[in-house]
Amino acid sequence: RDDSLYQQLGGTAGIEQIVEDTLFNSIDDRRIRHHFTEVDMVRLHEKLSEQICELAGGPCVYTGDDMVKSHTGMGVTRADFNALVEAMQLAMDDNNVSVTAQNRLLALLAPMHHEIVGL
Ligand code: HEM
Repeated sequence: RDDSLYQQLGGTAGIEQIVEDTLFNSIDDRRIRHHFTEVDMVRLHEKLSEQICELAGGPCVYTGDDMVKSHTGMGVTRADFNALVEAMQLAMDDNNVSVTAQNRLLALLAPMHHEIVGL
């Protein structure tokens, strides 16, 4: 398995910190904070961390719900999706992830917009 992206993100601890910062940035962002009220943020942190770890080639198994089920009824727009990507980029900057590695992760996440936006 190629775990180079997992390593570039700082392994499991690095990914957990990036996800935590992404969620705080999202709650700080007036454009998207409304989506996160009344959400179990501990579970979201755990599931999103697992998912990113697995996608990045790390030794994790995603145990959450599928993306369509998780986002149905939320009315996430393309703009919301882009705002979350910005929140994640800020988090990766703050955690000293190289732009190359940032782009590798975002390229893995971008195709998922079909399963998240407009449901
Ligand atoms: C590539 C983009 C995204 C990924 C990889 C992603 C991933 C996930 C994951 C793994 C979960 C947890 C599923 C579970 O609990 O089993 C989740 C839930 C959630 N996502 Fe996303 N998501 C993305 C985009 C977004 C966007 C753009 C928003 C809104 C701005 C959003 C809002 C939420 C909320 C509010 C939940 C919690 C649902 C609940 O527990 O009721 N997500 N997402």
